Amino acid sequence: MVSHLQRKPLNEMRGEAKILQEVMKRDSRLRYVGFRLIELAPGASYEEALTEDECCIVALTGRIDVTQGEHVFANIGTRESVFDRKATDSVFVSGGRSFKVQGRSEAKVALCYSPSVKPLPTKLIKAEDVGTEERGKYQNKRTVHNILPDSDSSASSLLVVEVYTEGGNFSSYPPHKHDRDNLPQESFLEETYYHELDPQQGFVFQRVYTDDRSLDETMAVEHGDVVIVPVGYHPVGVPDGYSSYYLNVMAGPQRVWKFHNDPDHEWILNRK
Ligand SMILES: O=C[C@H](O)[C@@H](O)[C@H](O)CC(=O)O
Repeated sequence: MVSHLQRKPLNEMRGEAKILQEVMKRDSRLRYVGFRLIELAPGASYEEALTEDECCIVALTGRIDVTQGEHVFANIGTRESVFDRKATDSVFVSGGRSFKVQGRSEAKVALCYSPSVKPLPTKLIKAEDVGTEERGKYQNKRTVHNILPDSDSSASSLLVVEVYTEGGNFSSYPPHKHDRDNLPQESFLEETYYHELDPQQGFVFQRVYTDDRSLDETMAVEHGDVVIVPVGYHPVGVPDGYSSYYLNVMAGPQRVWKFHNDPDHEWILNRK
């Protein structure tokens, strides 16, 4: 039985685009975050008119043209696979604007949504401007590409990050949560995980759980799955032999990433 927090790939044609994943506020318990993954053949296009949401258009794989008003971002994207482990290009578009994405090659495009709190300029987030971070030690090492971190004011509510975790390691670990609008101690950010595995037959374990265990789901997550994190801790464990990739979308009432570690496991940070 697949957890209610886990979404398997859709693979549904909609116009010229194949919808691979779609988790929207209207069909989930999320109130801030939305996520759509589309696949475009060369020359195929996808158009959208944003209303209340802003959107980060991530050139996940392949190359695309993005047009928004007078802005034309041609031939963006840096990788054939997310496991090229290179940062990629993205475009930020504020609410109330329309955009078009066209495939230059076979392309997968992640559309990351959250409330447009205020209008902001349409902006190309170049791969070379994406900060890379090595986090963790022992068996919780991972590499993070900060596409839209809270230190970057290009977006009004949206946070987007991608994470690579090698086999035998945990990420989003020690388990942390950000489900209380209680700054400066903790912020409330909903989150989605879009997962890929290399090789593709792999799986990772992800647990989403709360302190009182009123929510406690442990999932075997496969290539192309999305995991929804409305609340709770959300660690990921990667079996030996496999590499994990996930793209996170986060948003909430405050655009601040301030998490709270599970006190039962925070001790691991104190090891020398
Ligand atoms: O809260 C953010 C997400 O859980 C991940 O981006 C996580 O922080 C990645 C990591 O640090 O392992």
